[in-house]
Amino acid sequence: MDAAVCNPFLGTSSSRCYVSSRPCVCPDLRGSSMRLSSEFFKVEIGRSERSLFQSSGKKPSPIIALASQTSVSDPFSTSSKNNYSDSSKKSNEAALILIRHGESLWNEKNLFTGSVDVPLTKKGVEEAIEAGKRISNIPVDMIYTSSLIRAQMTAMLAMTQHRQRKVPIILHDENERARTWSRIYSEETKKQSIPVITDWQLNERMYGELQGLNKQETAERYGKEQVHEWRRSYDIPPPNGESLEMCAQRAVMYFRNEIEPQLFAGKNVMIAAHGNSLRSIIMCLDKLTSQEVISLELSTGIPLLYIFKEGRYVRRGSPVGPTEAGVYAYTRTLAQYRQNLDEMSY
Ligand SMILES: O=C(O)[C@@H](CO)OP(=O)(O)O
Repeated sequence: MDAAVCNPFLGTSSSRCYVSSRPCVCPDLRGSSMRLSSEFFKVEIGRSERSLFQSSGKKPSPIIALASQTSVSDPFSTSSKNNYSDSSKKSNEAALILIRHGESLWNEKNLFTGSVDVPLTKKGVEEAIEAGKRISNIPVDMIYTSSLIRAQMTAMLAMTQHRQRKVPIILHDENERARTWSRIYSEETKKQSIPVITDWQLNERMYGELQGLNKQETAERYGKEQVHEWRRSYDIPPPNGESLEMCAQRAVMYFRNEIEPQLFAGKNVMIAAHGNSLRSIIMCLDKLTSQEVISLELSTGIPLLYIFKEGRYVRRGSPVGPTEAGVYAYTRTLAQYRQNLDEMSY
C-alpha cells in the first residue's frame, strides 16, 4: 500500500499521495491478516438486513444530558481539504453513515457502469429522499462523496430531508480560482453549512471493457461463472478494469487518511458512494476476509450506520425510519441529539 495513487480523472499523477501517515484502526486488507469475525457478512446490507436491526418498539432509554461535542476543525476556513483535521483531540463517539447511491439509469438497464458518470432514475431520486428520512435524526457534520453524479445526487437529495436544516456545500479546491471564487465570507453562514468533499477515490470500481455492456448478455456470452468471477471475486479484475482488491486499495487508503481522522476528531460523517467502493470500506470496518466480502451485497439507497467509539467501529444497521428507536437508544449522544432536534421543532 505504499504506492502513490494516480487520479485517472485528471489524466496526470495526483499531487497527493495517500500513503498512510498514521496508524489506523482498520486491519490490513490482505486476506492473510484478517480475522474471521463478522456474523453479518452473509446478509445483504439493505432491505433484507432491516429485520436484523428492526426497532424493538421500545422507547429510547432515559436521556442523560451530555456536553455537546466540540468541533475541532473547520473545513470551510481552510483552502485545502487536507488541512483541517486535528485527530489529537479525540471525542468519545462519532456517527458514520454509509450510503450507496440510489438506482441509476444504468442500474435500471442492467449495464456495467463502473466509472461512467450516470445520473439517478426517478426511483433512485425517491430512494435517496427515503434514505434522507431514515437518517434525518442522525448528526452529519461532513459529507464525503465520490466524484460521480449518482453519489452526489444521493447525498444532496438525502440532506433535503435532514432535520438539522444545514446546507450541504461542495468544496471546490481543484485550483486556486475555484478556491477563491467559492469562498464564503460569513462565519454564521459557514456554521449553517455542511462541507461536502468529493473525491474520485471513492468512485465505483473501474469496470474496464465491461463498462456499458449488459450484464445478462455478458453472462450469456462469456458464461455465468466467468462473469460472476469478474463481478464478485476479490482479486480477479475484469478485462482492463479494477479488481475489488485494487478498488479497495485506493478507497480504503482514502478512508484511512482523509475520513478516519475526522471521526477521531468527533465529526459525524456521511459517505455517499458505490457498491464496490463501499464494500471495500465495509470489509475494513467489519474486518471481513477476502472470502467473506464476496457475499456482501449492498442495496441502492439504503443508509447504514456505524458508531465510531474509542477507535472501534460498531455497526448499528440501517435506521428504518425517523422514529426508529433502536438506533437512538444505542448511544446517549445520538439520543441527546435527537432530543435537541425535537425541542427545536416545538
Ligand atoms: O455496474 C457497476 O458499476 C456495479 C454496480 O452497479 O455492478 P456490480 O454490482 O456488478 O459490481
